[in-house]
Formats: sequence, structure tokens, C-alpha cells
Amino acid sequence: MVACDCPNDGCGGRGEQQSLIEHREYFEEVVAKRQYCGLKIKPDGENGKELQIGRKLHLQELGVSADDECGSSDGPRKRNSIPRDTISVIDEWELAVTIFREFPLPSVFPCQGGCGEAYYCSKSCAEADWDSFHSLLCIGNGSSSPNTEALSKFMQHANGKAVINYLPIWITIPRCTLSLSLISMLPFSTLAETNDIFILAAKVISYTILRYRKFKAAHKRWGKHTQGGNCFFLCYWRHGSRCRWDTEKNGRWWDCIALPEDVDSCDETEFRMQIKDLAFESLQLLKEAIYDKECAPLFSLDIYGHIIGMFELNNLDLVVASPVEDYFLYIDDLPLSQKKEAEKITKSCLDALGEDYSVSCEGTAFFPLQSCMNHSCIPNAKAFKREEDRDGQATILALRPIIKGEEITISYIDEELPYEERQELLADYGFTCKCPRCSEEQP
Ligand SMILES: C[S@@+](CC[C@H](N)C(=O)[O-])C[C@H]1O[C@@H](n2cnc3c(N)ncnc32)[C@H](O)[C@@H]1O
Repeated sequence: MVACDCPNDGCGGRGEQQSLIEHREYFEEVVAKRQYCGLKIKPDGENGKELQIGRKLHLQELGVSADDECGSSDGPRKRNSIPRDTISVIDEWELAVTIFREFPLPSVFPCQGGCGEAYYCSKSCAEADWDSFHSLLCIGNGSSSPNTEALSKFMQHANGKAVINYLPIWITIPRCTLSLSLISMLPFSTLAETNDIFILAAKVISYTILRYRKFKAAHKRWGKHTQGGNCFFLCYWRHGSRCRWDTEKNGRWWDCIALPEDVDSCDETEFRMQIKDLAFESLQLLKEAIYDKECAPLFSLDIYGHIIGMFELNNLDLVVASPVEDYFLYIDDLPLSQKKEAEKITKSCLDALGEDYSVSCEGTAFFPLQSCMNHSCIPNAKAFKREEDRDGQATILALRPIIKGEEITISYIDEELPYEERQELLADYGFTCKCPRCSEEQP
């Protein structure tokens, strides 16, 4: 048993007398301290599963379900308090470590800047991310951002409230799903979601600035003279980016975003103005945080709108099965005697979690290839994230033989729907489908 070092009165060093909520301010320190009311966290992240289960229970105690955390639009639900016996079970969790050891877990590596926000599966992933963009977007002490306070405000704004209309277009496989998403946000909405599309845009900007700086430093080392300032940056930007916003007329976020169902078409102009204002607010905060005068064109509202617009139209929804569910399924599959032994420890945690134990994690991702595929209602391919695909990877699988020169298409929507419904959904992507099936079914 590991002694608890949290200073709560009455804890008695074991956490048995207190609800988890009284410990919540110490929750974030779990990783740093590696010990929490008897739950020993291994430095190499061996106990990641306990951490995730603990986190779910902790969120429940705060009245936030894992559903809300992951992007459902049902709104926060207040749950029953965690039963006292569950708290003491967690206290005894060390007993269960052998079971966890049999269950392969990825290690957890925190960001080197100390923000406590970003965690990675390996040291090399953490370093690659740091070099690519996180060093400029980290709010920790090691950040390269000249103004981490403004950066925090930018993040808060991006994590603020809005609506995300995920079209119900899952391409389902047993453990993971991928589909094209259309993300839209309403500043005046009542549903609680986030504007985290701004964080994706900030990553693009940070990535470009950092690449430009490295490129410039390398040129200096090679003794080449740069043209200096914006001029050099623009040459780099045009040369280095294969972006569609150079050529597309209507790619700005506020122009291409689908009009939500609850906004009347006569309010469309006002709606688009509000979206533009929201992007402007976000950009101002980002400018305060990471502005670089040599990269000034990157901070124009026009470019910002095009970057966000690209994510709006091209991102793929990503649904990953709950690793906590995997753990409980594993327990369920154990031989009877081992299962009985394990359940003495895990059953009350499972009961306390309720349905939350199986809530999947949802996100969106931009893949340079997959995100550029056009739609067809009789697609010849599907986007998958398979068990064996590593982070950042997704796979396109052919649904039938594809002849040389034939365009590879995926479906953005549920292609089982009738013609009218399909066209209605596709209208949000700004086109009328004229695939062979639609041409045939057109009334
Ligand atoms: C994810 S992007 C697909 C890649 C896009 N062609 C590009 O170059 O970025 C989605 C956009 O492509 C266009 N698109 C996709 N499938 C289409 C189709 N079957 N017919 C017409 N336009 C389509 C629409 O403008 C849609 O908003």
C-alpha cells in the first residue's frame, strides 16, 4: 500500500473517508506524483488504464459524463455520487496490478514544455510534435510562445461553447470508424461543444512558422542570402504549400459552412457574419500569442478563413472505441476463477461508471490523401482506421476491383438513404451528386 500524500483533512492518508470530488484539485497531479490515495501510478505509464478509469469516475463526480467530454450533444448529465465502496476499491487497486499487466497498454509521455495538456504514446512522438508545432502552442513554462497568457485565452476561446453538427455518416467497423465530417458552429447556440477547429488552424500556422524558421536558419548556414521579411516568407509559403485556398473562390469558412437546420435562410447573411466575427476574435487572440512579423500574411483573416474552411469541408470524423471498455471486456473474457477474482476489485468501478464505460472517443482528422477524395453514392472505396493502423494513419480499402485510371471515391453520407435524403445531406457539402446511381434515381 502506498501512503497518500494529499493534504485533505480527514483523508488519513488513505482517501477512504472522502469523496473523489474533494481530491479533484489533486487529480491533475496524479501523473507528477505517481501516487494518489493508494493508487500507484507506474512511472512508465503501466497503469494507464487505471488512470483512464479514474478520470472517467472523476468526471462523473463533477457531473460531466464521458459522452460530454467526447462530443455528444446531449448536454451534461448529473450522476449519482461514486459509492463509498468504490473509493475503497480504488484504494486497494494495487492488488489488481497483475491483471493490468496482462493487458497491453501504451506508455504515456507528457509534453516536454510542461503544459499538462498534451500526452503522447512515445518519446519520439512527443519530440516530433514539439518540433512540428507544439513548442509554439504549448502553454507550459517551456513554451516558445512569447505570450502564453494570450495563448491560454486563445485555447479557452477555442474550447468555448458552440454547435458541432456531425452528420450521421459513420462508416462502421468493429473498433473504429471514419467518415467525412462537416463541422459547423453557431456562436449563439445553446448546445455545449467546442470551436476546436481553431486549434487545428493554429497548428497549421504554427507548423508553417516553425518550418519557415528552420528553412531560413538552414539557408543562413549554407550562406545563401534570403530576400528577407514577408517577401521571403511568401515565396516559401507559395512554394511549400499545396493548399486549395490559393485557387478556390469560396473556400473561406464563413462562406462554405453549411447553414444549420435551425437557421432560417433569411438570416443567412447575419449567420455568416457571426461566423466571420468568431473567426476574427480567434485570430486576434492567436496573433497576440504567436505573431511573427516575417510570417505576417499567415495571420490575415482571409488565410485563416481558408485554413478553417479546408478543415470544415475535408476533415474525416474519427471514432475510436473506449480503451476502458476494452479493459472490462478483457476482464469479462477471463477464465471463470480469474474473472471472479478480478471482479471483486473491478465490479463496483464498472457499476459506478454505468454506461460511460463504453463511450467511444470522437475527433476529426485531416488526412492529406483521404480527405481529398470525392464522394459517390456507389463508392468504390471506404475509409477505415484499423486496429493495426498507427496514430495518424487511416486506410482506404477498395470495395471492388478498381481499374487503372478510375477515380477512387468514398461516401460522405449513409448511401443506404433514399435519393432525396442523400441529396439533402450532400447539399451541405455544396454540391449535387451526379454519380451514375443518382443520375438513374433522379425523378
Ligand atoms: C473533401 S472535399 C473533396 C476533395 C475536393 N475535390 C478537393 O479538391 O479538396 C469535398 C468537396 O469536394 C467537392 N466534391 C466532392 N465530391 C463531389 C461530387 N461527387 N460532385 C461534385 N463535387 C464534389 C465538393 O465541393 C465538396 O465540398
